Amino acid sequence: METRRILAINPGSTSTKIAVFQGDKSVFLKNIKHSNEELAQFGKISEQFEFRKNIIMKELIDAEIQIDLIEAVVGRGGLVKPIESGIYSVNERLKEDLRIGVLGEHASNLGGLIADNIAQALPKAKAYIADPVVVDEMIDVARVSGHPEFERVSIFHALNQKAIGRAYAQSVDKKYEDVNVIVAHLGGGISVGAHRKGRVIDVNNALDGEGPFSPERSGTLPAGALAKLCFSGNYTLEQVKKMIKGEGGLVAHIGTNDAYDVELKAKAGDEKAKLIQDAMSYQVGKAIGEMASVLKGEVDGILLTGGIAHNPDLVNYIKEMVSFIAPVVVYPGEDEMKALAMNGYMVLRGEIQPREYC
Ligand SMILES: Nc1ncnc2c1ncn2[C@@H]1O[C@H](COP(=O)(O)OP(=O)(O)O)[C@@H](O)[C@H]1O
Ligand SMILES: CCCC(=O)OP(=O)(O)O
Repeated sequence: METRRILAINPGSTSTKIAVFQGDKSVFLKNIKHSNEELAQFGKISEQFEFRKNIIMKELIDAEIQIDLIEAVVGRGGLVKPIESGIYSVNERLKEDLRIGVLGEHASNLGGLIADNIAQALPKAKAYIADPVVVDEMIDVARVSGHPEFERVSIFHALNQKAIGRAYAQSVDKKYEDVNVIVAHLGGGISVGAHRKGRVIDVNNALDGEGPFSPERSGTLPAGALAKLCFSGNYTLEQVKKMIKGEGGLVAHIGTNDAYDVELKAKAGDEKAKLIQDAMSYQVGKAIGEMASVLKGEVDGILLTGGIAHNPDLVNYIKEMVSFIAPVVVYPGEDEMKALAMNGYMVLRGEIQPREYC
């Protein structure tokens, strides 16, 4: 039996998730939700470091977890330079790029930094990140936007999309590298990726104004109207950036980043909540259709995952739109905590060498 313990840390836009694994079993699992009001007190993401770290430490202490037994701390990785899928040691260069947020600001920038900070205080633990949000496997043609000033970049829920892709492949007795799937991760951000034989060849930038709108992001906006708004003199750059990320999507329309709250309102007969929930579902369905053409119609399965995949009304709306393409399989929640821990065990067992970020 595996006796070594691994701590997995996953800061998301609407939550901080923590898990302690012993082998493939989680001996502790906690999902702490953060409302938009709670996070509004912080300017930059880096300012949330102490807040999120203190929450994690308090939860571990309250649960009487013997943290000195932990041998690896694996954090969800953030917006560093585009890199290959895999597990990376948290080295000085990685920490520097997580602090800067080379490709922007997102809570996952804190994953590696908090992992490192906690590991440093433990007798035998090392810190890693696995499949960060900047995993980049896009094909060249997908990188080209309609203007050379703007190159498309791969920023998405790489960790969970790949974990769910592998889980689906296993369920049909195939290897992830042998199937074509479309994965829609429906969380604080929404990403829809085309996985061709184990590589995500196209995906919307879930962070920065591409794809479906989400609980706290605008997704694609009409470019001309956006340019006009920017130069109206009524908004600062910071305000416009917040409209796109943090205060877009459900927050802008309904005033909450809690999709469950919107689901309850829609169920109770609130017509606006229903329209906005339907519009979010509609945009996801449309994005799945796009990715089906990226895969030239050769789609083994459409996989819906993330917290919002718990919502049956939203799932049914999407199913009605896309079931003609391929079977739809729903994986509510995410497999990120296990994916982080299993990557850690592969390193501890010497099955893989952690990559060096440079
Ligand atoms: N049981 C549920 N039913 C409907 N929505 C849910 C449920 N559980 C979580 N959600 C919604 O999922 C979203 C968060 O998804 P999650 O994948 O945890 O995101 P993140 O990691 O980005 O914080 C929130 O808007 C939350 O309200
Ligand atoms: C940065 C892309 C991944 C993402 O949007 O994650 P959350 O849904 O956790 O914010």
